[in-house]
Amino acid sequence: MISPRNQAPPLNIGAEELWSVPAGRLLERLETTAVGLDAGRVQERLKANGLNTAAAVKRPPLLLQFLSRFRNPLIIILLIASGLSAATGDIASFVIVFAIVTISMTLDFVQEVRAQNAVEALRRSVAVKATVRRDGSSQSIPIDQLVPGDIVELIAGDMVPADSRLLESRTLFVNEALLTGEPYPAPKQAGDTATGSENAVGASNAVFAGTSVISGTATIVVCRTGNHTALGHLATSLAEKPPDTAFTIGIHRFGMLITRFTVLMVLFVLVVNISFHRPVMESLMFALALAVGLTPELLPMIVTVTLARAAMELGRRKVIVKRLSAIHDLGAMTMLCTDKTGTLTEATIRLVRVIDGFGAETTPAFGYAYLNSRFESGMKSPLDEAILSAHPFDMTGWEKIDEVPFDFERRRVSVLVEHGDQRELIVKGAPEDLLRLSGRYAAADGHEIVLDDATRQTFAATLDSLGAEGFRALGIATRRVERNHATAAITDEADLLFAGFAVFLDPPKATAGAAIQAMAAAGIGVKVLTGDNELVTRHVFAEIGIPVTGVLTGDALSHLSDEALIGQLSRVNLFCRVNPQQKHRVLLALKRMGHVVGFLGDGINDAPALHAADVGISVDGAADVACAAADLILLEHDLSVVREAVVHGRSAVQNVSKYVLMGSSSNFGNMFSMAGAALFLPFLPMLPIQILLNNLLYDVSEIAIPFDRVDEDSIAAPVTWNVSEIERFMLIFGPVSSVFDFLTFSALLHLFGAGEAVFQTGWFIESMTTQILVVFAIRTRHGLFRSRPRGFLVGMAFAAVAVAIALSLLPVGRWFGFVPPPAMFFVYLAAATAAYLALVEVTKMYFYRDPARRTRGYG
Ligand SMILES: Nc1ncnc2c1ncn2[C@@H]1O[C@H](COP(=O)(O)OP(=O)(O)OP(=O)(O)O)[C@@H](O)[C@H]1O
Ligand SMILES: [Mg+2]
Repeated sequence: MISPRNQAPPLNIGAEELWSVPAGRLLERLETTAVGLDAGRVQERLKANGLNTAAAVKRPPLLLQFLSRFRNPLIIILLIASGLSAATGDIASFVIVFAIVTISMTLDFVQEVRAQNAVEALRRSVAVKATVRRDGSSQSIPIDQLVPGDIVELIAGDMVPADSRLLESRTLFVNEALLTGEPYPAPKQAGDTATGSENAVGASNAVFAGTSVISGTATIVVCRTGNHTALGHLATSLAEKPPDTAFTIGIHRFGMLITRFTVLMVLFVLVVNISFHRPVMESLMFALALAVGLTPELLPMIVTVTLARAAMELGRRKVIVKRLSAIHDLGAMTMLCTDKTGTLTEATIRLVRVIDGFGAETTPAFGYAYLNSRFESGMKSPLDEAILSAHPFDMTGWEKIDEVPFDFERRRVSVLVEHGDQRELIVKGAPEDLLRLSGRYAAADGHEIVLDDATRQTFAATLDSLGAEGFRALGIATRRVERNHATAAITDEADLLFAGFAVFLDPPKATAGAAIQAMAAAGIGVKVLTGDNELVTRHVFAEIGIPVTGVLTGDALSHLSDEALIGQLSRVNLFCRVNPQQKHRVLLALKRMGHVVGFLGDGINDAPALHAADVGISVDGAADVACAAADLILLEHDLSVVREAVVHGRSAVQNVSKYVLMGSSSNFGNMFSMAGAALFLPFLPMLPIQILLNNLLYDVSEIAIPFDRVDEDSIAAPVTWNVSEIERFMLIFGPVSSVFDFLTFSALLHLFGAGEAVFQTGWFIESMTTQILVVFAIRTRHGLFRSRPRGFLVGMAFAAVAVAIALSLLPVGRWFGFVPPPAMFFVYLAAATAAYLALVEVTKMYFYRDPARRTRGYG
């Protein structure tokens, strides 16, 4: 016999070992080197250590997922009860009950798993990737494929993929807010001894999964992956569950509503039957079948399939959905916050010229800007790219000594450089700040002149006129330092020598104005939150034809209390020079006002707001932190795509609401009449198996609901879930359905003189027909014939009705206790169905008489 090759044990590095052991020893322990692992070793470790994901997000195996459906207490009791009746000889009914239960579960399960798989495949296409050294080269792979021993390169904007030790680092700052709650960037540095390691993630020579790189670069060796990371521990201990959204809460409340009614009805039926001395077993089965009939068991499937379908369609429109339920939030979204670059502008930033404070072109300032952009180690901003691609610049002789990395509070970056025997600090950043920090300026002939108030004002005027013409600008300044000045610090950014302005053009997007107007027409307000200055942004607004209704700058914002901010929010649609925390704050304030808020952004500075938003939207190619925080990824940076996504979100919610309204009205009414009929009939109004069969066919007819068309006007405004509205619907349309049931009772008893079996068959047919066909009335708020359903829905509904009638007429029907009713019954059936639908139509007109109701959703 060949025994399987012994699987290597998982490679585990202790949490302490990670930072306390010298780096060389750690590499030995991990059996790796600076050039990385080879493919064979990676495979071995993937097998032993598993994927690099937190356990909570892993799905259990398919079979378990399937079996877990049977955990439903109703189903268990039903199966036990039918098992008992089998023991007393009624094997046929056990087989049928079992078959019906299994078929409907399988149907449901297959639909749902297929939908989930399709969505998962899309989601993987935007998985966050890491640059890893393997087999002697650098490759980009999804971070769940990382194993201990992998050597990974990090740059600003990257997510740290796993708990790792730093091998090399340059001016590295990371955001550890997720683990420590500390919002300010923490410095990190490669080294054998760690400082600040008193708390688990404090070690200065290690970085941890769930944190992100704010600035600088690093090379790391992965030590602990998946569950073993500090984040993994956190995730499992919090039993990670996505936060409840308005929609999930609504669904839950609907479930509770139905459960309450179900319990009441089952108890009622049991009490009545037992007090009439009917057989206990039969009464129990009857009550249970009723309960099964009432349960909206397809709801999870309908929800998943509508969402998945929307996600697939959005995928074709180049929008990738990472969190499925975000689609509902999109449907309910009332406010969208967005950044400027790429949304309002083309994001094809070009350096047009470099000028001095008086507006004359100057060359030295370009050289400084170029050096600063080249030496800067953070994530290159589009402004840097524009500078670097403007002209070539000869860098020979220039050397970088140190850097003060860019951050969104200071809005500038400094590099300390050396050329020959001179050292200088080159600062580049928000121009108004650089002017403020400068004490002198370089004249055209190279002389240094003191920046007096008058000149300062001239320079500021030059800057303003740039902004008014729509040019973006960065200020450039320098400062000569001593030769022994070895490190750069923020405090060095003072008393600067002003060199000039780098002037950029980022043309406004031609389609942006129309896109914002379309959003407004769809009931969604748009606010722009940018780190850029007011004049430039105002110019962009003017170009795209959108009025600025009010402006708040970051400075002004920092002086407002939360209440004062909320007071201003409805007026202000432009926020300028705001930092990441302020973007976050505005977002929270909007949420507090009751808005469902979306946030669209692509920068490191957008990540906090993306996290907090109801719908976080980012774009392909954005900083990893932004992508990781987002629920939706746009493959094309365009506002009009968001508008389309909103339409899909609203349609999805409306389709789910069709199912819910069906279940809570007609189906509910039928079960209700059944319970009532049990009161005065000498026999059961329908056999338990017949009720289950009824339920199965009804479910099948509803499979098409996620694919149905929705009325234009029902998705014209944000759609929110409203349980009290559903309750009202239930209390009006349920009885309407019962009226016809009782009509059918008396027709069957008196007109057709039906005995037990014929009565049950007749009623089965009538309730199936009305309950299924009413979907055409309930699916729209308009007249039945004014709104065209999708062919699939029509097909499924009529097929289900046909099967129900055929089953009761064909010989197989006898297994279910059916006996063909007289031919005249079908004439009655046609008339009653038509009358029922007509009555529902009239009731609908009454129900939706308030026009506001017609466009607002419940669902
Ligand atoms: N590479 C850089 N070097 C120096 N300063 C920079 C750099 N990138 C950005 N800044 C400064 O920081 C400010 C804010 O950055 P940025 O414009 O990216 O913010 P934002 O909120 O993402 O803007 P947007 O809404 O346009 O996306 C810029 O206006 C500029 O003054
Ligand atoms: Mg940005």
